[in-house]
Amino acid sequence: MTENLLTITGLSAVSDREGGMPVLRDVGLTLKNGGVRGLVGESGAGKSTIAKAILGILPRTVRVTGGWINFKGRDLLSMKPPELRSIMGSEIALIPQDPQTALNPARRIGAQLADGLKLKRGMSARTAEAYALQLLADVQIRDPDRVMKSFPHQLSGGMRQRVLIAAAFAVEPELVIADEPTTALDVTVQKEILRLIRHMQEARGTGVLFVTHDLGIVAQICDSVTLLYAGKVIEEGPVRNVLENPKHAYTKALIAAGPRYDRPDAGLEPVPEAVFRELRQEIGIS
Ligand SMILES: Nc1ncnc2c1ncn2[C@@H]1O[C@H](COP(=O)(O)OP(=O)(O)OP(=O)(O)O)[C@@H](O)[C@H]1O
Repeated sequence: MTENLLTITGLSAVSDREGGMPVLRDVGLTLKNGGVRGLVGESGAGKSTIAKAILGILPRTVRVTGGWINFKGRDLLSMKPPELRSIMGSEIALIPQDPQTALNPARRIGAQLADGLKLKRGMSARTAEAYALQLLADVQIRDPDRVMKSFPHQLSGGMRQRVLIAAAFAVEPELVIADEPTTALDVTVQKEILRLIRHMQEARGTGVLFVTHDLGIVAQICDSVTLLYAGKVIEEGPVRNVLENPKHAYTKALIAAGPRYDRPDAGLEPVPEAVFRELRQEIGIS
């Protein structure tokens, strides 16, 4: 029997900042042990809200009004803060969007990696340092000794993202949430980073929830996908099925619009207004 690592059921939430407007509408999704699921949608679709709900970092202005987030048989939404803190950063880790701001500018890379290992895996300073060096080699950093001693500003964006990938996998999590981890990078580096995440998760059997705007990225790295619009799941399934045989008119239009459908300057077919009209009618929004 393949157990799901993560099962979200009937997750609903409203935004108090937007007058109580629903931001998640009865969302369900599953992630298999060792699977990679893409969470796709345009800006405002609710991707980050789902990621934050899993990580227990929803802003006060977003209220969950129903549902469950079952991680390894336990509901994260009903856990007490100390229990959540013990899971976050150890069983569940985050690869953040912006490598620029996610690292402490005043501390050397080696020290930052070692901090996590000492705190979350109880390693001694010496062991943590040796392990950090190994991790940098694992994320294919060629001169790990130099990088250990570097400050973040001395590294390129791609290198900083490799360091953050190392930090996320360092704690040997079962679930990694990757929040648009390649948005800030150019296309060639983006490809390398995607390959690296795939390599790290495959080697360790880690489940990954991959938040992105980009169906092209989904095709490269994910094995299943959930497409959201206005907080509602529009289509989901194995990537191949969804991309090669989309059922919903919105999914078809997105595929026709090209990999970066959210960028009108990408030059391909924009999603026709009629598709949005039907979609909004279906969801019951004006
Ligand atoms: N801090 C907040 N307080 C209240 N509502 C919020 C907050 N952050 C986001 N929202 C609302 O929640 C909805 C979903 O936003 P969310 O950030 O989850 O979308 P997203 O798909 O991640 O978009 P993006 O790709 O731009 O990050 C939006 O309507 C947004 O206005």
